[in-house]
Amino acid sequence: MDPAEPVGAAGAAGTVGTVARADGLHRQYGRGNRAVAALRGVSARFAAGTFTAVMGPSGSGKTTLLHCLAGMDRPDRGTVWWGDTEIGTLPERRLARLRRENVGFVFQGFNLMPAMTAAQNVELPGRLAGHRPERHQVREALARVGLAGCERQRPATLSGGQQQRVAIARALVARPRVLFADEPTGALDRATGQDVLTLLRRGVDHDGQTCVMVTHDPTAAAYADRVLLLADGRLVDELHRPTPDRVAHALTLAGSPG
Ligand SMILES: Nc1ncnc2c1ncn2[C@@H]1O[C@H](COP(=O)(O)OP(=O)(O)OP(=O)(O)O)[C@@H](O)[C@H]1O
Repeated sequence: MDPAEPVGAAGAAGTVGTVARADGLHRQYGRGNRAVAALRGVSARFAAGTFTAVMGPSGSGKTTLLHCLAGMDRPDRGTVWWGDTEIGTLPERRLARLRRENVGFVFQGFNLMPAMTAAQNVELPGRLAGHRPERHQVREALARVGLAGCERQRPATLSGGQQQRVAIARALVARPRVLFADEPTGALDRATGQDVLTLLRRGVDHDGQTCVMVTHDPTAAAYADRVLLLADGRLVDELHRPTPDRVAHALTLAGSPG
């Protein structure tokens, strides 16, 4: 398949409906007696239009898994598939192009450019890649996250929750197949965090968005359809239709939440 095309929902080996897939991922940082095994054989599938939370104690490999799945880091062993494309075989430039069209990423710290307006922040990744989104697409992306009319505001004039919404609009403007979010509510107060989670949930329910989110918070994880629980670089549990209590209990079994 031409890697410039958006990936389909049909994965390899008959995994219809699978948008992203990890098979036997290993990732080690450092060498010798300083080596840290961040991932030790993690496999997982992410179906189209589903919301997955990734949880586990501090250092269990959550961010490493997200980065490998998003094509921002390469595993030492194992494969990552976006639809029927195995991304490990792609040269960096083609991977960057495919990533731009298929993957959105939201960070805990928003990562907005302070000197730019909300609209300029939303269009920045596309502009840098030579695919500046149309003005109406930027307006629509901001409207989808409840920020219609805020196009010309700079981050410092927006609340933390509004800044994270701008970051989500930036991640979604290119209509990616998968939205990855690494502790998107970690810097927000509870009520504002719940607004952001509701927004992510709505994207899944109404737009068929696929969302994969790292979180430490059992209440946040309960917005997802399932929870993947990592411990020491391994997938140790999977909860479907999680509730905060069940998640908290599973976390206790996996080690202290971190
Ligand atoms: N760039 C790096 N260089 C060296 N070690 C790293 C690097 N990135 C991660 N690690 C190590 O790999 C392990 C897994 O890290 P990772 O950030 O994936 O865990 P995490 O579950 O997301 O942790 P946290 O909840 O604290 O963010 C940790 O021991 C971490 O110190």
